Amino acid sequence: MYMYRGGGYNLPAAKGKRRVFVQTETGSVLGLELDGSDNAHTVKRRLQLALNIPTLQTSLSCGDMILKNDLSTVRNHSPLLLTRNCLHRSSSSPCLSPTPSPKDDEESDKRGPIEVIGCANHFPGTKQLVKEIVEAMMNGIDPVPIRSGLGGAYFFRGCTGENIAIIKPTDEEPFAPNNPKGFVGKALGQPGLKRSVRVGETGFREVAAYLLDYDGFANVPLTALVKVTHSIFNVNNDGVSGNNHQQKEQISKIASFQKFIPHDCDASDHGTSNFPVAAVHRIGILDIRILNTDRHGGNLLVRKLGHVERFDQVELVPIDHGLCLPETLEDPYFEWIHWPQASIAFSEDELEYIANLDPFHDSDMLRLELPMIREACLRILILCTTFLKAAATFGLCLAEIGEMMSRDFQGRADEPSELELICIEARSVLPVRVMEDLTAKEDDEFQFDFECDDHEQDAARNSSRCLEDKPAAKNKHHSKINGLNGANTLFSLEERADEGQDEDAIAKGPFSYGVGNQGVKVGAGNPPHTSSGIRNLNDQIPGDSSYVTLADITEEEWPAFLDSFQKLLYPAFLNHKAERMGQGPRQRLGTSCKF
Ligand SMILES: Nc1ncnc2c1ncn2[C@@H]1O[C@H](COP(=O)(O)OP(=O)(O)OP(=O)(O)O)[C@@H](O)[C@H]1O
Repeated sequence: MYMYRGGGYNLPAAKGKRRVFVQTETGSVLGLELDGSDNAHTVKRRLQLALNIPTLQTSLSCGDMILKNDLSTVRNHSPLLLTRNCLHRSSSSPCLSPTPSPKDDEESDKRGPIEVIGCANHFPGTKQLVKEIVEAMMNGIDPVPIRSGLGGAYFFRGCTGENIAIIKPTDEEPFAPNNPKGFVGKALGQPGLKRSVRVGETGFREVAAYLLDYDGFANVPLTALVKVTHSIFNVNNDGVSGNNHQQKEQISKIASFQKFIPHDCDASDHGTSNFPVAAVHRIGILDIRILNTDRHGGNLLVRKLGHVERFDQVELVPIDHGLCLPETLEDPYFEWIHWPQASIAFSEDELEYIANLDPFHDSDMLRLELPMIREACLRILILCTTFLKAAATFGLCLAEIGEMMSRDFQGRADEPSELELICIEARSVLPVRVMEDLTAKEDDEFQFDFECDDHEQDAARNSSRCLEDKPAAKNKHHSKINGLNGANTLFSLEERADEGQDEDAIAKGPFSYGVGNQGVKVGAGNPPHTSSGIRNLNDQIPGDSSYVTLADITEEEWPAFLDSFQKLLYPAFLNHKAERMGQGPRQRLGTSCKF
């Protein structure tokens, strides 16, 4: 049995002294010690003192869970998010101050500049890396902002100036309030660049990929979540990028921290024919488990190890897992699907690794290590791992499994993948539930809403009609299609942001229906592990970019759904094989195959 890096995974009791990290909607972070007497009110009061921000009409949440007042369920090292409750809030003009200056000495956080969030023992080697970086910073060696990419990212260096780690603050992601590259417009927690991944939630996904990569099987570099304080970080004041570095103002952020791996290039700059079959398979296995929607060539680093005869020996290093584990079943993007290595059968070792995967163990482990992870993401993990295990046992190769999960293999980009069709079928056996009163939901004080005047609402309605008019929407499997699923399609972000606003306005009801519901109105489920019993249900990711939403399947229905899903797999594999044999080699899309 392959073990994850942590150890046992019984959820520990969350009483007594705990350290939590409270992040405001605009990115400011404060580490706080909680004791048994603390409640949401006292935490907000301390935040107000420390960060000089108004906390009236705000709520605290941790992933899916909104913390009404009782904090006894909040576990040590949980990141909490403080958001405004306002019915009409504008994401572009946040009212929580983005440039906090600690007011009260008692409340200001005096920990070191880089603090691992979570149990440091589960991230072996992090302490040493942090030590080297801190030493370098004390010697005046500052981090370097990375120009490439859409989000804010920084190389933190060692004493000789060598890169040690790449740090990506969660509030500098694309669309996030403090993005340094002009791609702003949303608050933390709103649907992001990929709508099934919320703004500010890519960092913990990077850590999830590392933790799931048991025994370093796929070679994911050491990745942890940290609270990091430095003057290099970006803060946008009233939409203007601020350079606090010159003013030497120290800013604390929650960020992903990944070990820097020296490399020669990435897979988009290198012929793929000498990539080792095992490396491609191992990365593919990980991508399938986590439904990676962003495995393009730039996210595979290539290290040259030397030559054998005239051929380079290379090692592949998968990076940038921020867009894995989406909240709804998405169209993945697997660059390797075009590579011949993916059509070679799995080796005995690989089959053994797959057979030993236990998706329920995996999700328990992630729930323990990453308290903010949403149940919808864990359901995706369970579903995809189950699919992988059955497909490998059946004898499918990596490329075939990837094809069955991808939407556009036959050039019909707007049709569900074979995996999605199986899920649609599996959902159809669930008993029909009657939708709860939507109006009551809309009145809920935690309405997840945008400031949207009448004009914008009209535009949204028109836009909704246009979407329904799309020919693809007439397909029996389509109820809503937003056309934003191209996993690797880079839209102009301004355009994308506008679209997002309209779509969010359309989808502002608490639930939207993936095609899996086939037009049937489905009530809200109460997924498991809701310690306060109050979940951020109104805040569900709109399902309009997805045919299958899993979050609204109740805890009681979930086993029945999985059971039916599993029963459908064998016929689906047979069907896939038969189709493949009838058609000859499948059409391969993309441009990265450099042979
Ligand atoms: N662990 C690592 N070791 C070495 N270089 C890295 C590592 N992670 C990322 N990089 C490099 O840093 C740069 C930015 O990284 P990355 O692509 O992860 O950031 P991003 O902001 O998420 O980018 P994008 O918007 O393209 O997804 C890339 O050039 C990448 O090659």
